[in-house]
Amino acid sequence: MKIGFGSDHAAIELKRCLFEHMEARGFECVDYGAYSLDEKVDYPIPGRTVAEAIRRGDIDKGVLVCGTGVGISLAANKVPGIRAGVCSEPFTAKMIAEHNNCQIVAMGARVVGEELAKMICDAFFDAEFQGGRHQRRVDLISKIEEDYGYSDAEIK
Ligand SMILES: O=C[C@H](O)[C@H](O)[C@H](O)COP(=O)(O)O
Repeated sequence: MKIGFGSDHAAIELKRCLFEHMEARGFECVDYGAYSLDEKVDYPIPGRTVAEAIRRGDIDKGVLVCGTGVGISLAANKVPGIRAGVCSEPFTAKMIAEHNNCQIVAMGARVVGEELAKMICDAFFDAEFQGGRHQRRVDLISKIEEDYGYSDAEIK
């Protein structure tokens, strides 16, 4: 399992913490930025970058963090085939993997502390999609992209 990490300026430290945590757990981890506390990075940029890396198959899953987790997940969810869910506790993190087949867990560095964020990460990456009735619902999400004609759009 290869995991990509992305953040804006508000969440660089949380990204680093989660990167180190998952690396220590034995996952292959890739940091897609932001890298410096001195630069402001607009959250759609890392959100899109990590989502497109998943769409291309460069990585399997992603962790995205910004101030709230919302902006960066909104950007990731615009990439066809990508499902990102914002979590502030482990139960939702487990469910977005088991029920929604999300490839990305998003969190807010201004919402959750480091220890809780690590628990959220663990809950997400320790869970597996359950398929069955959930597959039908995920397929209906994909159908929205198909009906609007962008499900097979090339990465620009
Ligand atoms: O959803 C957006 C995120 O929470 C951003 O991290 C936030 O809007 C950044 O705010 P600021 O530019 O005030 O650091």
